[in-house]
Amino acid sequence: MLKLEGINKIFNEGTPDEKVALNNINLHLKPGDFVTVIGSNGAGKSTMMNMISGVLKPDVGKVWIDGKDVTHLPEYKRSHYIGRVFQDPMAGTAPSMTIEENLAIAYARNANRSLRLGVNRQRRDFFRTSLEKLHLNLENRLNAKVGLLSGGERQALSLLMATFTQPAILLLDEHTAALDPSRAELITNLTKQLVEENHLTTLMVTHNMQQAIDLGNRLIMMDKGQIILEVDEVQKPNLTIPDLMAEFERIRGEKMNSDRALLG
Ligand SMILES: Nc1ncnc2c1ncn2[C@@H]1O[C@H](COP(=O)(O)OP(=O)(O)OP(=O)(O)O)[C@@H](O)[C@H]1O
Repeated sequence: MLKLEGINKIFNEGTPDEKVALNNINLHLKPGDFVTVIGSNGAGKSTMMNMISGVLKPDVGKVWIDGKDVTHLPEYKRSHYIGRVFQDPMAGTAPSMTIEENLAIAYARNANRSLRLGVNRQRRDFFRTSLEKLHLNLENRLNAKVGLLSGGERQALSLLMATFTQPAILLLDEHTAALDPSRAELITNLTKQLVEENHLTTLMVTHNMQQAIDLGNRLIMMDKGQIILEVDEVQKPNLTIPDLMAEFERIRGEKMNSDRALLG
């Protein structure tokens, strides 16, 4: 479903600012896998997500989605395969448009149709039914401008827009990190529900180790541009935060230094 093969990425190569962001990344997600990604600051998590979505191209290596080599496919063409939710609730939606118009754009884009803002009755019913799943009463506010919604409501809408057309891959990039604890919990629960309902193959970056343990069937830990630990679906149900800290120490020979992760 998703395969990263020998991916390398160096920024500013050959200059004093040279930075190896990804160093021989290999990762294979089977259909329905939900992989959580943890790692210290600068480990390469966002670079890996950008490589999958087509924002960045690898220096070496290949990206496969649904059996197709998409390494050189530009971001706008890959968006048919990919749903993505960012940390910033303002990033995934258009504030000056209504809820219905935002949903129509996401629907048209991911369903590979021309961008049409017109909303026929059947589609409106589909939007209403989809919004009902959020339990935020947004189905009765189809004509409200998205800029008027709270951060949590916007993030729930972004999540719905990224999932309701059943993309091949769902990318979640610290998508609960900017929300207060109760809203973060709401979005975490919705994530679980929407991923399960739509059987989505998902990659989720989080700094919250407990969230990384609670969600998904597999977990990877990154450090300095490498995947240093993979926890499979047999091991993951018994995984604890102390296990992850101990594994990091065993592999790297030093203590994990990530206050954000621990606090999360
Ligand atoms: N466009 C860029 N130009 C130069 N260096 C970059 C660029 N993007 C990322 N880097 C560097 O590459 C490394 C990996 O960055 P990346 O953002 O992928 O890490 P991350 O794991 O997402 O970190 P964080 O958890 O802090 O967001 C970092 O050292 C970063 O400074």
